[in-house]
Amino acid sequence: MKALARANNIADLRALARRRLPRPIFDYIDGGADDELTLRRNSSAFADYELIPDVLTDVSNIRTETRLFGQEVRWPLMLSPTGLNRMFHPDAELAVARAAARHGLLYGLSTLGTTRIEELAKEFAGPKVFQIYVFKDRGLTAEFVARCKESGFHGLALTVDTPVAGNRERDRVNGLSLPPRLTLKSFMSFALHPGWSLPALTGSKFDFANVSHKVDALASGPMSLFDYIGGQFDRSLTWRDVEWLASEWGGPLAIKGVMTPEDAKHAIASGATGVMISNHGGRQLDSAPAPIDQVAAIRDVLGDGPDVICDGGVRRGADVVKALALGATACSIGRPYLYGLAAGGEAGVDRALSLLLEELERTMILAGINDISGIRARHVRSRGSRR
Ligand SMILES: Cc1cc2nc3c(=O)[nH]c(=O)nc-3n(C[C@H](O)[C@H](O)[C@H](O)COP(=O)(O)O)c2cc1C
Ligand SMILES: CCCCC(=O)C(=O)O
Repeated sequence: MKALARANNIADLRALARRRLPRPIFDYIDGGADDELTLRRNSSAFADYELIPDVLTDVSNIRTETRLFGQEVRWPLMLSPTGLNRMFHPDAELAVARAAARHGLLYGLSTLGTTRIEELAKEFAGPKVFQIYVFKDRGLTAEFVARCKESGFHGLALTVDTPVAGNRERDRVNGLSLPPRLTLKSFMSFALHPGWSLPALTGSKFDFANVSHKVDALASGPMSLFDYIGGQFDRSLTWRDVEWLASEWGGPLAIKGVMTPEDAKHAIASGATGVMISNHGGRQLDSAPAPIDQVAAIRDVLGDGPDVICDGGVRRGADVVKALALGATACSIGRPYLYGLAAGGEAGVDRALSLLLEELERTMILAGINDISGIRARHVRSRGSRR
């Protein structure tokens, strides 16, 4: 697609997604909680760090491989789990995973994805983790663990920042429901985007493929995400459950949504092998700090071993170099690849990933860093501490 080739950055892909999707769907991807303070801060916080380059270091060969969730990956960038991908493009999670495979990246499948664990594993041989939301029906969690083992998933990520859905006011205003339905209000928006609306409203069946055999809350008709989460998610979750999950699974496990050094220590003490520093892309607790600002303190208490993944606000390859210089093992992205998916399916995801990885490589070359493992704290400086 010509338009994809003309997209020069993630912001361009966002603009394409905005044009292609009906407003309620675009807003669901793009929006955050309450006043969207955290949503904006997640990205703007990166601008508070400067990159300090070395020169004359022979940057003719750049090594970007690293290990994540115990797996070899080509780049220190993973794809965060996101739900409901079929709502954005009929090729859904498989389109995303195929593009991730082409770039040698680690892929995260969500509990609320629209593709089954087994189907994803059949199509995607690369490194993959399954993200767990714990439902009140605890049998589902044990079942996820068994299915992931059987399907050869390499890791799990337990999301802990979503005891209730955040207050996404754009979704309330738009009357977003699952599945999306035609209402008087949404009619114009759907009618103006037939390329999206016809397949989505008539064609592919939409459901939470990994849970609907046990929880069929949507069977009686469309409902809001707020009501679904409120009715189904288990708010009584504690660190004891992390211990249980770690021993039941026995493999790499990250706690997603950790924001403080204390909780990061707790995660490792409870059996996790890593943390995803995340505020859910600004979609849950508004006013939570930006993940990038928590990286150094969390790495400091955890030492060298555990995976520390900086999740949220990454929109440029340079952001990844900053996070690694502060101590992260890798960064993770959600919206950047979803904008690509909405803009052009697998080719759109591919474009998003290519742009970010080219930027990352170019940044390394310009900063005189020829190996990911050679990124040091001295390569980054907080603007507040400029000497
Ligand atoms: C549309 C959308 C759906 C998401 N669904 C999930 C989900 O099902 N499970 C989860 O743990 N996080 C989910 N997230 C959060 C992402 O995993 C990730 O933390 C966030 O997108 C990172 O911020 P970024 O979008 O700025 O990269 C979702 C995010 C978006 C934008
Ligand atoms: C409220 C959580 C449901 C899916 C999700 O994780 C998201 O939309 O961010």
